[in-house]
Amino acid sequence: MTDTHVKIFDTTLRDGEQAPGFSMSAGQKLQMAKALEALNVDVMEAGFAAASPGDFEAVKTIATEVKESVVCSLSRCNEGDIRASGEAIKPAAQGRIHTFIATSPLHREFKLKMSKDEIVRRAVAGVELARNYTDDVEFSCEDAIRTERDYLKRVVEAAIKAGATTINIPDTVGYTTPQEIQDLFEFLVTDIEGGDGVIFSAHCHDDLGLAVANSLAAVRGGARQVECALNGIGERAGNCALEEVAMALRTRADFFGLSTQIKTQGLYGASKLLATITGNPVPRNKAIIGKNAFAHESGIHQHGVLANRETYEIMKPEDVGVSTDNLVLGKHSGRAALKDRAQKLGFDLGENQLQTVFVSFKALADEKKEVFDADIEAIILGEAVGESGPWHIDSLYVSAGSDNGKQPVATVKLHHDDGREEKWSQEAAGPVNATFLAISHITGQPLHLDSFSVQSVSEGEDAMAEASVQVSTEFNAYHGRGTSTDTVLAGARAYLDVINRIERRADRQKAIAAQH
Ligand SMILES: CC(=O)SCCNC(=O)CCNC(=O)[C@H](O)C(C)(C)COP(=O)(O)OP(=O)(O)OC[C@H]1O[C@@H](n2cnc3c(N)ncnc32)[C@H](O)[C@@H]1OP(=O)(O)O
Ligand SMILES: CC(C)C(=O)C(=O)O
Ligand SMILES: [Mg+2]
Repeated sequence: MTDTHVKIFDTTLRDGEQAPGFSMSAGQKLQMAKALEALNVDVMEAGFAAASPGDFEAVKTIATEVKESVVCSLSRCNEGDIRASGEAIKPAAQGRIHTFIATSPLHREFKLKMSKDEIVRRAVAGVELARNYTDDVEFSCEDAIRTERDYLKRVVEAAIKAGATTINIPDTVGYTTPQEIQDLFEFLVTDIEGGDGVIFSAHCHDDLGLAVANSLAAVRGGARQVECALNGIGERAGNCALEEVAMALRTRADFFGLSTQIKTQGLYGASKLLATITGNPVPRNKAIIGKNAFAHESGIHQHGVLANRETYEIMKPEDVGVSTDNLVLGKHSGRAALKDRAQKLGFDLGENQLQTVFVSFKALADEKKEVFDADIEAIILGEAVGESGPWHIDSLYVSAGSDNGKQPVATVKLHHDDGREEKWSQEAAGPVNATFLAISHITGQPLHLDSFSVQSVSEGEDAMAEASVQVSTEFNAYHGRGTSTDTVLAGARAYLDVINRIERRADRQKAIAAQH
């Protein structure tokens, strides 16, 4: 690697997953890990192996399946965590242990209740133990930004001496500014004893909306690894957004003189996949991958773009995987055109997947005059995310209207993978409400909704609707998603998606408990 290469360390599956409402099942984490590998991230933090038996298994499976990226697991500086990470990354072609301990006065005094010396001792012991499992050990000083500089230097030098090959400097609470962090990295890169050959890394949070700017400034100061997450997800306001930092370094290579190895054409597809898996849509105005990122509505801009796109676009949409294809797909299109369009949207469909998606595509094309890119995405994501069941909708019939005081009625028929089948009719104030109540009655899951929303994913009166449902239980938040050209059916699918997630989670927990 050259000195101009900036490593992308993706933490979507660890720090990203830590945010409320973003947890993923092991299968979903593997699916995201494959998408991150296809993006060519240098390192992916697959989880925190000691957090739970489920996360241990998820890290281990990802370590087994992912070949091109380094697979990493996070651990506190204690024996149990590091051994769990070491075991979980054992199958990896390239495995890393990331161990951390907080160093700032606030964290030392109030959280860890440890002296400066004790923290140095823990850091050294942690790195040494991790080195017994792998030569690739990363050490982080949590809350580094609020740590006294001389003490930070002391801890970092001790960690390097103990065998750390990457030193990560987290701005854990998103407190720093570009000038400050650039200055800190310049200091570390030049003043740390034993620092030659060590990669210095930045891990910035977005509490003040500065995570990307701070990461870029760190890189200007000498950082050669940036920790980031797709769609900027992560603790509180999130982490540095992978797509933003990668495109900033690429678009302004003239300024930074640096590069990453990210295959940027996959960014849009990977971002969509994450939004679908977690049920958290990307805001329209989000940089790089938001719906409006390459859209122009005002006349002066449209006039400019028609004359030359560069008047108002600093990146090409196709460079981030946003399709500009004008081939119209409809009921007379075949697999070749569908596969080609899917590829342009950032999805590489295998033969079996193509076949399933093709069947849904034809069914939709029978209902709609024209199938738009957003429709195709919705089908692929629906099939790809496809951890469907155990409950399935067989039929849904709704009567609604303004007929002198009569309430809307929904009649729903469901079947379960274990063979149960039931039909139920329910009256309620609205058709969606009636549908949800009927589903709750059949499945025995009365849910309290935090939110329900529907948005159109394509154009025209026959547009596909995408429904999102959010539900909180005592311990977890769940997101469900459903699509259809029929709004009530989209809502029913999203609601049932949540019930299925709750049931699958309960089944997984039972299976884990049975193993122990
Ligand atoms: C900035 C970050 O993103 S850090 C990563 C945050 N991620 C997570 O916490 C997700 C995974 N965490 C978990 O599943 C749980 O917190 C576990 C399994 C790790 C630990 O659970 P518990 O044993 O119940 O401890 P709990 O979470 O209540 O408290 C953390 C303990 O770790 C200690 N600790 C915190 N950080 C470190 C560290 N880096 N090294 C050593 N010990 C640490 C705390 O002092 C506290 O110790 P105590 O139990 O002696 O008071
Ligand atoms: C564990 C560390 C790297 C972290 O996430 C933080 O400090 O924000
Ligand atoms: Mg963090």
